[in-house]
Amino acid sequence: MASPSPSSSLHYPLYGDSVPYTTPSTPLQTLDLWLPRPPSQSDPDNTIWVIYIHGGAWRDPTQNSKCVQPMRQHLERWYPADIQRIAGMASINYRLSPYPNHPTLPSMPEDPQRNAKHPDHVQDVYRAIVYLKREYGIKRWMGVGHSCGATLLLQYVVGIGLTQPLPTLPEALVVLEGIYSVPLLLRNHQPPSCPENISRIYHDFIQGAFGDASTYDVVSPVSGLYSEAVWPGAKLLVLGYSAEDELVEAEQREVMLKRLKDEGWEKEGKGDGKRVAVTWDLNGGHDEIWEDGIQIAELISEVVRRLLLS
Ligand SMILES: N[C@@H](CC(=O)c1ccccc1NC=O)C(=O)O
Repeated sequence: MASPSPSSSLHYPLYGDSVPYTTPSTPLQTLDLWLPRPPSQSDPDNTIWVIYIHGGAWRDPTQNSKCVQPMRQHLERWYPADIQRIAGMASINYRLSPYPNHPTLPSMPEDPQRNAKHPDHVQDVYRAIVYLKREYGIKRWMGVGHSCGATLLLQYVVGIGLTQPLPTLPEALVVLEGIYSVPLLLRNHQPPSCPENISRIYHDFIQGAFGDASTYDVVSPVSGLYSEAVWPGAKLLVLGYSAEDELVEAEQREVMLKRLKDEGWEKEGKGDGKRVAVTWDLNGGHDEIWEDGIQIAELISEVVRRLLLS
């Protein structure tokens, strides 16, 4: 009997842990991969890639690519039919901004992994997507982002912080508990309605991620252009938000939705299935959404079905 070729000896689903997307590689310029079957067996026209971006205020070392694990386990357990429609999943790490006062994992001033500043984060996302396109030929994909991961996905599609042409654009985005206007986030977390010490935390992480206040408008996703010309092929944007979110206020989703409407996006039920923006109400606290992951699994299943039926 012929011995198996190296590729046939791989077991699927295949998990790739901390795969570098840059040369030379660095610890945070990595992604986790999950391939339900050999890529050659996923029809590029009829399967969807899922690209996930974690949150953590651009700086939290305890949030990373592994944040997708609960969601992925729910998908495998409860949505096996939708796994057939998924070509693969990639969960992206990116360099973080300083967090010198983190209680257990403080950043050190000389650590390039933990001293990133905009546009480093979105450029890392860009590099990861370039890598995925080159290595896996990703064609049809949806993005899922939580909190600042939602911010990063929207920055990517409208090119905030990017000067190079994009390798590929998604057909859909699912943005969860996202920050879409930095000035609004800071205004909504100001004394007297917000305690001084909490307000300071918001200022600290925003300054750590973006520096000078003069940039906060232009870096915000609400400042982007969401026209057909900027994002051809856009079909669906799902804005997920939980009224129990204790960290990001509801108004963030409202201003983002308004921006999309102003740019000609339609509500569910209208339009021809292109450039539809819908809201999706979630349950649970800010981080419970990904810590539990069932609602994200449900959303991915919904969106993948819609994309393949349209
Ligand atoms: N766990 C984070 C805080 C955090 O993630 C956060 C806090 C307020 C508003 C949004 C947040 N996350 C967004 O990605 C930290 O320790 O900085």
